[in-house]
Amino acid sequence: MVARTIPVDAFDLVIFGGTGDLARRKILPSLFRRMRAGQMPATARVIACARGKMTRKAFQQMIREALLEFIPRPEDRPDDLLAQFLEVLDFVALDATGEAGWAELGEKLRPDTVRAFYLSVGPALFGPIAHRLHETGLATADSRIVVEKPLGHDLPSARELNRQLSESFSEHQIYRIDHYLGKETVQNLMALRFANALFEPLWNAQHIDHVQITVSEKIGVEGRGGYYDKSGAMRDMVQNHIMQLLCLTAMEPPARFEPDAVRDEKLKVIRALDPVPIGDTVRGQYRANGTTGSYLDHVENPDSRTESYVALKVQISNWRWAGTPFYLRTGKKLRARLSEIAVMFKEVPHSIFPEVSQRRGNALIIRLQPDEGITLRMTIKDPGPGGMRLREVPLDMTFADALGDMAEEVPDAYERLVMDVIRGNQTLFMRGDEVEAAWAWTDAIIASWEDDRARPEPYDTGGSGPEEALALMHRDGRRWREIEG
Ligand SMILES: NC(=O)C1=CN([C@@H]2O[C@H](COP(=O)(O)OP(=O)(O)OC[C@H]3O[C@@H](n4cnc5c(N)ncnc54)[C@H](OP(=O)(O)O)[C@@H]3O)[C@@H](O)[C@H]2O)C=CC1
Ligand SMILES: O=C1O[C@H](COP(=O)(O)O)[C@@H](O)[C@H](O)[C@H]1O
Repeated sequence: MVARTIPVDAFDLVIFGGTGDLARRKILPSLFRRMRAGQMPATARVIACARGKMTRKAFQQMIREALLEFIPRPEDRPDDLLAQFLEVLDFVALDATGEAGWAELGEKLRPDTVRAFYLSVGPALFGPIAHRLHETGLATADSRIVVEKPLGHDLPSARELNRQLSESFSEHQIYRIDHYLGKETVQNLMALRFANALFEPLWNAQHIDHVQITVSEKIGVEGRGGYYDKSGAMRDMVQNHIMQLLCLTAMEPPARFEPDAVRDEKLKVIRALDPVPIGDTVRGQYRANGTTGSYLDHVENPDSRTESYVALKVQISNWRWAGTPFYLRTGKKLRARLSEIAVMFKEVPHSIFPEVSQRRGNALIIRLQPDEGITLRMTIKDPGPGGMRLREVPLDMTFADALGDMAEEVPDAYERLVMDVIRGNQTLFMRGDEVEAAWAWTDAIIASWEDDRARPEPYDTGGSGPEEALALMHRDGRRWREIEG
């Protein structure tokens, strides 16, 4: 990847839970890549905290192994750079809820240096750590605190978390990560909409028949059954990631590309979402087939009714979108890993080619992963002298092809997000009121299921989800796009 990045000044990044999975798999490899891109200075310091006692050297060795595992190609991690990166790492044995380690951490932090505290620990520790950072004076007025999902389990718990954080930090210091906002193509959605004059005049209910947002996963819940069974697809994916995709697709153009301008517009979308009637929701749970186990094999409760798939028909009550439904779906153990936003345009108002009965309108497909790119489905004349026959063709642009060398490696979402924390740019982070509004809408849907006590519909692993989800579209005379790998 050609580095077109602005280096940041020295900073102290403290990672509470710095020996955990998130830190080893995502945060630290992302920092390494930023150093490789010339963005992270060798004067930066990363201090990991966890209860388990280890020396700085042992921690450096742990992260060395993590980098070898998660950045597998040796050419991507030259030895000299690896050594330089390990030098910025430090470790403090600290108990977030006890006394051990806090004084030592304080001694390691430098005055007049940007401080960021990344809470890569369970959510029960968010409030206590924030309080402690404030009480000990380790958090200065321009320090940042970073938290990540789960940001509550429902509206009351999200409110309580916001209350706890706001006791010790101002909103401008709180960085709530939704890693989907750090994905290149998700940011590209804003570029596509707001840097091209082409789409905006058509981006409304007058021209758009409906929008499909799909986040399909091939993996199941596997080792995460304990967490996932209390969550389900609605809390795990829809309340946060899919909500963000919906907001970026549906929001009004913000006046500026600035944190509150963007977040105000996203919030307006969430507040304009209609409650979803239970008949416009579908829940599914994957079942075993010959070779793979079922959802129930991975969770404790043999009678679990938690959904591993959800599909919704969503209406947005505002001038732009009234009458244009957004169909959302996400699920595990489906045919392929595919995330995309499909904007399906209406057909031409009058066809001068009446012999063609199966014509569909144009479609703009924004592929988020894999093979990031954009496709515009157009109708053209079939080549040759055989008369005026029409066919659909894709105007296809994968970013890898269009950008050549610059797209060699799509940066991981955490690379962008961690650096934005250091830069103090909150545009790609969720504001507290946004999270609460998303929970308020999600809670009502979950409550309607709980009243109904319906079992999720079983679906086959490796397929495209439950039959009922197909029916959700069919009854409106529409159909889902194929989930293709
Ligand atoms: N893993 C992932 O991909 C993702 C994780 N998350 C969230 O990030 C958070 C961390 O997840 P993950 O890394 O997977 O969890 P892990 O269980 O792998 O790691 C937890 C870390 O927290 C430390 N820790 C636990 N209790 C304390 C304490 N009292 N004081 C100081 N350190 C403590 C642990 O070390 P020790 O036991 O030695 O103290 C360990 O370093 C969770 O909230 C999770 O939901 C969010 C998105 C993705
Ligand atoms: O937050 C989560 O996201 C992942 C999917 O993320 P992606 O970047 O691989 O698309 C999902 O598997 C997980 O259940 C969820 O907690």
